[in-house]
Amino acid sequence: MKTIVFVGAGSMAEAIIAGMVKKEVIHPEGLFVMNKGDDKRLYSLQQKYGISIVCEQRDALKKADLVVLATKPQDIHQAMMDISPFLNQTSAVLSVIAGVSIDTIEKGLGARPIARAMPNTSATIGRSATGIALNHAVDASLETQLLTLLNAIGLVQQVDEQDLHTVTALSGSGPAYVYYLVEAFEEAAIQKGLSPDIARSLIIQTLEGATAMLKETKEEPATLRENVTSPNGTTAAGLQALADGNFKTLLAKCIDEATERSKELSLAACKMKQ
Ligand SMILES: NC(=O)C1=CN([C@@H]2O[C@H](COP(=O)(O)OP(=O)(O)OC[C@H]3O[C@@H](n4cnc5c(N)ncnc54)[C@H](OP(=O)(O)O)[C@@H]3O)[C@@H](O)[C@H]2O)C=CC1
Ligand SMILES: O=C(O)[C@@H]1CCC=N1
Repeated sequence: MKTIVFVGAGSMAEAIIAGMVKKEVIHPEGLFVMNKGDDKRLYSLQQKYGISIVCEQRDALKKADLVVLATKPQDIHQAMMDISPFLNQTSAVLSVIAGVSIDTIEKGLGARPIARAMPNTSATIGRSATGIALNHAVDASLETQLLTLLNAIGLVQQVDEQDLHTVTALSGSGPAYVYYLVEAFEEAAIQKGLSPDIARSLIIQTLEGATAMLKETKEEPATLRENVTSPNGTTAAGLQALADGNFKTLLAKCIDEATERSKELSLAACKMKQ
């Protein structure tokens, strides 16, 4: 892939650009960005990554091998109307927009190879957990190229498009749940008298250690949990409090509500175009 155009130059576009440039999966000269009106932002991305700005090289859209859609869902129809007259018939599309279906993109940009991905903000440091769904026009060669591009920002799992709602709820939004958990543990520890610095460093290391244990030992989470839990000990007391507060039910509701919201966004985006 020689030319990739980002339509939308916000935080998610930057995270992906940063990953691609760092992993050298494409030469920065082949990366182009455009947005709605924030010129300062475009110049700052140009400076930082050595990439180019679409309006300075008008034919970028025409020669794009891949167009990455990275606007907010409510802006996608306008963005598709803006770019479609300039798009080459053969350009593939990769959308990272929550809740905008492949069908909606096909209607806006015509039949072409389209992939929908749901990364998360850990893409910024190359550690996204990304789900991707492809339409039938994506051939094996393009599939490999797309997976290579997205591997530059972390782990990629291919799913059916309908499952992207759950992926969005689970790993797209997931970092926010983890940060919320950290906030809650920190507040509780500080209330008990720990200094904020010590509380934060202990929590971060605990999360890092626990996730590394899951990865490296390949043990079931339940086994690892049981290993921590001494009979009648402190962990058992803490876990009991979580069970009494219906922790699992609450997390199931969290995923359920986020999944439903993804479906609502999808429907709203689909209606917007009619
Ligand atoms: N943040 C997250 O954790 C995740 C976000 N996503 C998805 O990524 C997408 C982008 O999110 P994020 O980067 O946070 O959003 P931002 O608001 O940071 O960026 C949106 C970008 O879209 C641009 N834009 C708006 N309208 C147009 C247009 N007509 N043509 C070209 N560009 C346009 C904006 O330009 P301007 O600034 O000039 O208005 C801006 O550069 C969202 O759809 C979100 O669902 C996916 C996974 C995770
Ligand atoms: O909150 C949102 O809608 C987006 C999608 C996943 C993460 N952020």
